[in-house]
Amino acid sequence: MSSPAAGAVRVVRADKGSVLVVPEGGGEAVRAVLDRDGLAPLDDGRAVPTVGDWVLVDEADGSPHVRQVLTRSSALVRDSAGGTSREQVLAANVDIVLVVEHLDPDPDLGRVERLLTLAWRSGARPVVVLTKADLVPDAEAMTREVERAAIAVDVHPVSAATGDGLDPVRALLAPGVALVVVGPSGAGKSTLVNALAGRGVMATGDRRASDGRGRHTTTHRELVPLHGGAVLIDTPGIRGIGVVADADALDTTFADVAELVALCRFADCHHDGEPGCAVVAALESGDLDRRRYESWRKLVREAAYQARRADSHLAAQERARWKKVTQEYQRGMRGAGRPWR
Ligand SMILES: Nc1nc2c(ncn2[C@@H]2O[C@H](COP(=O)(O)OP(=O)(O)OP(=O)(O)O)[C@@H](O)[C@H]2O)c(=O)[nH]1
Ligand SMILES: [Zn+2]
Repeated sequence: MSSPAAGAVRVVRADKGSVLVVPEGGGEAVRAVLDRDGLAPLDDGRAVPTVGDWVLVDEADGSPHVRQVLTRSSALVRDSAGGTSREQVLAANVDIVLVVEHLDPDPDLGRVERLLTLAWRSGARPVVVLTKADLVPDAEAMTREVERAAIAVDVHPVSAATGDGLDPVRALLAPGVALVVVGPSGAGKSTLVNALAGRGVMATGDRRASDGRGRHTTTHRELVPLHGGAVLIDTPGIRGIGVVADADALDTTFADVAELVALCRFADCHHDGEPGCAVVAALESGDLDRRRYESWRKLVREAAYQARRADSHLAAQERARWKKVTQEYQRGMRGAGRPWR
């Protein structure tokens, strides 16, 4: 995505208290500081600027300062496991989430569904890439199976070893497009990106094993230009991101199941033996496979749990806020009473 406003610069790296920004189309990176609280204005609140953000910077006091974060077109979030309800935004303004899964060993369809949900929730477009096609006898049949679990999503079998299948993936990397790559360790994410970029952008398993020093690109979040004008947003947090389920995103990932749910006789059907349950009927007829159903159930439970947890955090924050307001009010009353004492 190109800059949403004149003069906006893009965050290529986010650190505590400051960010590294570059102008659209490249140029020298400049470090810009944040307000003292580490935040900057975003829409009607304040936020931690993250990799991929477009920001306005001014130099009113001599050094570059982030004045505004521009409205995000998409945001990849991770639920913070800690004691706050604030979700951590790992990357902003991502156009494409490449969900990378290996064909050998067998692809894990549940994991693909999980990562698709994450992608749909972000607002970016998911694309599935199935790696190591050279290692299996029938990549086409396996691809069709994954396609059934990836409704409305393009699925590309590729081999970085032979170069087969890379062209349609390369075609996604139009100038200005920002992508992130997610998938399990060893799926071939780095190998894929390097094959697409035409150079060693990410250290692969092979290189890690040989130099033993680990991957240099994973120590911080950064936005890396690729061959052809696209940019890769690479952050260690994104590669192994935990799931962030969300009811709407689940309805998109599991559009087939959502359609069935809408047909159940009872609006609050638990698909648990109630009469007129379209989900159970589809399971019995074989229209819905058991694996996909279980995968959906699991993610729905996680989404409900996350929503409840976020609610309880919000409630706690609200109580704390009211306590403060009440204390201030009482202090104010004491102050107001003073002249008469
Ligand atoms: N045969 C074959 N091997 C591949 C292919 N893609 C990746 N590999 C190999 O799979 C191994 C893992 O690849 P990486 O690119 O390091 O995997 P990764 O997903 O980046 O792994 P992490 O960095 O641990 O997240 C390496 O030994 C690659 O050479 C492929 O298309 N075909
Ligand atoms: Zn039902």
